[in-house]
Amino acid sequence: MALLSVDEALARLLAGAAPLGWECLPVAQAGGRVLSSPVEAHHTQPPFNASAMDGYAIRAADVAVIPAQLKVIGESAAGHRYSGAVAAGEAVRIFTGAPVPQGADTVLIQENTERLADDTVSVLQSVAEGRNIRRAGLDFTKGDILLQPGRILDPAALSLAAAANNAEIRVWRQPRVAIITTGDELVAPGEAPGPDQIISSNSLGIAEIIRIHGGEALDLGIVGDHVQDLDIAIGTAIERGADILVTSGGASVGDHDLVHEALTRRGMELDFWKIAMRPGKPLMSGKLQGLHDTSLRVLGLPGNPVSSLVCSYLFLAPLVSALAGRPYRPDMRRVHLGADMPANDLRRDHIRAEIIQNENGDPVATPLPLQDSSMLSALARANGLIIREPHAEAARAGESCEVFMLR
Ligand SMILES: Nc1nc2c(c(=O)[nH]1)N[C@H]1C(S)=C(S)[C@@H](COP(=O)(O)OP(=O)(O)OC[C@H]3O[C@@H](n4cnc5c(N)ncnc54)[C@H](O)[C@@H]3O)O[C@H]1N2
Ligand code: MOO
Repeated sequence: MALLSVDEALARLLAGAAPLGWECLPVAQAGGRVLSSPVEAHHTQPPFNASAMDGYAIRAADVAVIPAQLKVIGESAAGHRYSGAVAAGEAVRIFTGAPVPQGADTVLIQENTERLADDTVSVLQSVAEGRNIRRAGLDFTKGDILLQPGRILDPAALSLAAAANNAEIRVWRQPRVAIITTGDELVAPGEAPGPDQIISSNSLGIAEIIRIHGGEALDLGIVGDHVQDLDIAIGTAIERGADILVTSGGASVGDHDLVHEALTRRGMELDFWKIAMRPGKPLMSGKLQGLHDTSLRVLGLPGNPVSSLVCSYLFLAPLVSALAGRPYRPDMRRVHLGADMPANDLRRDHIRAEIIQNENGDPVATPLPLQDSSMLSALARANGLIIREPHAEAARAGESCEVFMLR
């Protein structure tokens, strides 16, 4: 049977993947989340004509001829307005952010004045009418729509929502992604591995990809190669309300690769298993019944560390993004090949590469010398993956190629 292509597998995985529902969060907890509704201004900013400088609120006509002396009749500070009005020949001492008193049309900066006495200021320079005043509503007006749904609450968006007096914000719920790591050979980082054991690393990188793309990772730990234990862990993922279940390892055809069996016993509806991709051929996708009859998407990742992360970049990241309501824009670029490449076989290849600028400033992608799917050192060194389509012809250094940037 022909293996499913990467594009077809991705299209099937993302079919029907939509935001999971909204929740209301205090603005202080909404950073990094995605708006599900527009953000409206509940407040006009600034709410009054405000001074942009420290100086004197005056009438510009009074200082058309300089030097001019004005009578200082009071003070307006931020949070404490001067409640009277400025008449001809008068000034009010004013500070940045303070309301401009009635009658004044201009703020003169204090550097262009000399205070002669408590009640007298000498003006050394004329100023155009209206200078240094921020008109009411300069930034936004009550009722304005300030941010659209789908916007990630980045620092500026978050401060803007707060400035417009939105104490609570409606955001898409974060998809909850349970991760089950399988393998008798695995121990957690920090534990002492037995003679035949290694340190389990996959769930760390997978969880980070989940977080970066707006999901909440729920690491359910390491499970040995026993269907019973896997079944218990799958049950935990369901009970804890996971929207996606990611398994790592045990996806291949060995006698101890039991993930498919455990999921099938739980009633998984398998969509695909094995795709035309390297690394990542044994990728599995299906659906289980989740908590309260919801759908629990299952992504079975291969155990080889590079395979599990490359599959997470290519499949899990867009899936989490879709459920989180976040735009997903992989950084794909066309660059020059830095080495000759042999013809490819039937699996789309994702070759770990360093992409750097050559002396002409052109980006060049050079494959790392070792491509084994166990080698995290090579994946961490790579800043991109050269994509080689199935059956691609041999290519020469200098030809153009497509890369998926990793960082
Ligand atoms: N006869 C065949 N053998 C294999 C095939 C095949 O088609 N026919 N496919 C190979 C490919 S490709 C891959 S990828 C692997 C995937 O197999 P599994 O998903 O069953 O992965 P495991 O056997 O559990 O582990 C593979 C490898 O990775 C290490 N590992 C697993 N989990 C972790 C972890 N959390 N942290 C660090 N390292 C991990 C594990 O110790 C193994 O060395 O199958 C090939 N075989
Ligand atoms: O397709 Mo496997 O993921 O290479 O090692």
